[in-house]
Amino acid sequence: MTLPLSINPPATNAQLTAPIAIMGGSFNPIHFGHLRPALELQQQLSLAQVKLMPNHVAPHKSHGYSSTEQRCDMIQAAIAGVPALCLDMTELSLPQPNYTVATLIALRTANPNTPLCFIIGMDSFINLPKWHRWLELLDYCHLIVCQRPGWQQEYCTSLKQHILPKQTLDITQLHQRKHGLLYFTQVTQLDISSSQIRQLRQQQQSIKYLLPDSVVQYIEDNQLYC
Ligand SMILES: Nc1ncnc2c1ncn2[C@@H]1O[C@H](COP(=O)(O)OP(=O)(O)OP(=O)(O)O)[C@@H](O)[C@H]1O
Ligand SMILES: O=C(O)c1ccc[n+]([C@@H]2O[C@H](COP(=O)([O-])O)[C@@H](O)[C@H]2O)c1
Repeated sequence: MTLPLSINPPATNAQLTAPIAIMGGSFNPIHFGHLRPALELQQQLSLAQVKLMPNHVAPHKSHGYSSTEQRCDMIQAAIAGVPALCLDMTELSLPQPNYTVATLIALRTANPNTPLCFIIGMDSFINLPKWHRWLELLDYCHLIVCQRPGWQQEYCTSLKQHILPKQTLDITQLHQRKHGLLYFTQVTQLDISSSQIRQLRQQQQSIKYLLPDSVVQYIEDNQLYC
């Protein structure tokens, strides 16, 4: 009898479809610091699409800012006519409180043969060990880490021990495996944050050139963040 070379051979490129990437966030509001890295990554990594996935924001954190519907409206306004990016409501459809690991399990169930990439900024990556069941994240996705101005790579012992050894420099690996790798990217660094935009609005300062004009218009029309 001929035994198979491997009980669970790695899937080949031919069996897998192009990776789907997810950028999760509050997007309160969405800005160029989200959009430009998302678009650059879609192109650099030949991703099928980058899904901008708003999360549930606890009422005490969003009070006086914007509703879930308004955050989604702003994402849609920002990505109109850009097929590389889309709005994905998977996380909002899951019961609260929700954690990224549960979102990834739902996405993996819906996409059994597709590599999944979860995109996070360096600020989120540094805090990863505080996330719910963080050690399981790489069982469902690759982690793609974007540089973010003001956030340097500092690794706590648990990141060094558990996640850093999974680092790859090889983009093709992200297409050949469904999950399990860590990849650091070089993207245009834009020192923009949603909190800066909210603060400018509260101070009656202009927010132009920090986010798409369509979103600026939406914020003004709906009197958000002031
Ligand atoms: N300017 C940026 N450069 C790179 N990554 C970013 C940038 N802004 C946000 N991100 C990343 O996008 C994801 C979603 O971020 P989020 O929606 O919380 O925006 P934020 O600007 O950090 O918001 P806030 O200022 O309210 O905390 C996170 O992984 C975050 O690290
Ligand atoms: O799962 C967790 O414990 C967890 C903790 C903090 C943040 N996240 C996710 O990280 C993404 C960015 O979060 P934020 O707070 O920077 O908008 C977003 O998708 C969050 O749901 C997830």
